[in-house]
Amino acid sequence: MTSEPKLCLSPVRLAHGDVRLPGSKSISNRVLLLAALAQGVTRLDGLLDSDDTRVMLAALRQLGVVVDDVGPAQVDVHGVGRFPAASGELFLGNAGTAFRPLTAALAFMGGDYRLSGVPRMHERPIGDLADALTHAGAEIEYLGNPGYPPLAIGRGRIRTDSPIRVKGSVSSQFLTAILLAAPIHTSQYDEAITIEVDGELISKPYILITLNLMARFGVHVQREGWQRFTIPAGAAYGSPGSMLIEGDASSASYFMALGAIGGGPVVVRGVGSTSIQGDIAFADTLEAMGASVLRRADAFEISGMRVADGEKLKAFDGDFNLIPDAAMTAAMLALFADGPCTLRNIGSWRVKETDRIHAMHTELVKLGAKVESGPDWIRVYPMEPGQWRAASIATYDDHRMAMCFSLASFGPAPVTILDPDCVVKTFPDYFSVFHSLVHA
Ligand SMILES: O=C(O)C1=C[C@@H](OP(=O)(O)O)[C@@H](O)[C@H](O)C1
Ligand SMILES: C=C(OP(=O)(O)O)C(=O)O
Repeated sequence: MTSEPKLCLSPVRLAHGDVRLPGSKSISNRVLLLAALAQGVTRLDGLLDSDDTRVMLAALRQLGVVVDDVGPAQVDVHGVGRFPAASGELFLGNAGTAFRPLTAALAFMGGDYRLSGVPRMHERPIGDLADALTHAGAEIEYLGNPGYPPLAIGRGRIRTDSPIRVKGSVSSQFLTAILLAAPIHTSQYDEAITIEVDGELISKPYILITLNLMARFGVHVQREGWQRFTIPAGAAYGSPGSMLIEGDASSASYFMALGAIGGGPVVVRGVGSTSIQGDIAFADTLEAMGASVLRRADAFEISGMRVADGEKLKAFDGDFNLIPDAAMTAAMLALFADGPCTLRNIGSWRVKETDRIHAMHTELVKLGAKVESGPDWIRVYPMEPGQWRAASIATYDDHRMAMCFSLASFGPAPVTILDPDCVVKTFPDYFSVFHSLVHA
């Protein structure tokens, strides 16, 4: 019998060093799709190589897009406009940034497609996106539970006589998906497409990533606040020739946090003040907690407390809706704060790789922490040295659970991360980079 893989982390005191980040997941998967839909060849540099991008690449190749591997983190995507394959069965793992945009793109094209993922993907809602597309004329059938993948996509025809209305309260990826797909229609018919957001929109900075990247591929979306988005008639994607993909700002948050609790300085390269990723706002959280942050165009340098020597960060109580991924890192920092820390408006945690409010609550308690949580919030109390217990942390096949809990090694007790390889979703080398920065 083989035992479950695990990684034992001994207590550490210091963190310093310099890291180059892997490419942004959010940008990598968007530009792979944009380059596939564009006229011309696009060279992508700095592409993330992880589970989420591998399923996107495999799907695009299955759909008939030629993608040449040119070098490390470098590909040439031969744009096709419309996918050559009129049918296909696509497996999209647990990648929201592949599943949602491809659902919309294939619904706009029409064909005979089946999309599935890992069991957890089949528990992650997609009903608001499927409803929006179906009302607009697409043909989408649920193959399992209504409102959830797997899906079959048929030969509907999108109508543009009225706006496409989409709800954005469960995931911003539904709006992103329709935005990215709309030029499939506008490039072919002399019709504009208007998308209206029905009710609340969460995770707004991810929409700005979408609009920014669409513009780089030649499609300029007109928008009225967060309510109405219009893709002009005739709008079509064209290759920008080449594109350098920024480092991943959510992945940066773990190392920036290390600088804040292990003295620092920690320099993260590949993402900085000019980034288009909302998660760079995590630097503001660190500053509010008392860390010092140096911002350069494409790097952050963080120095902070030595929490293992008893220094403390300042507690916070804030709304983390704009940075739902980096928010998990902030929740871990609460263990080293001078008072309880509350993260509010994070209901989307419930429908991500796992129910992250439940998972964070359960596993923080194993460390010895006092935690409170509700439908869309969590409060974590700081720990005194005597409170820490040696713990085995379950990671729920959630890369961010594994990466976050590595920060617990700044407590005085050993921490074991179960199934550490789940980091492969966005950051296969996470633990070797982590080890290069921390010292006893
Ligand atoms: O569009 C994107 O690239 C993402 C949007 C966010 O999801 P929600 O909009 O579902 O919060 C984020 O959590 C996810 O990791 C990536
Ligand atoms: C929520 C996440 O992923 P996805 O893109 O699959 O939604 C995440 O990476 O934290």
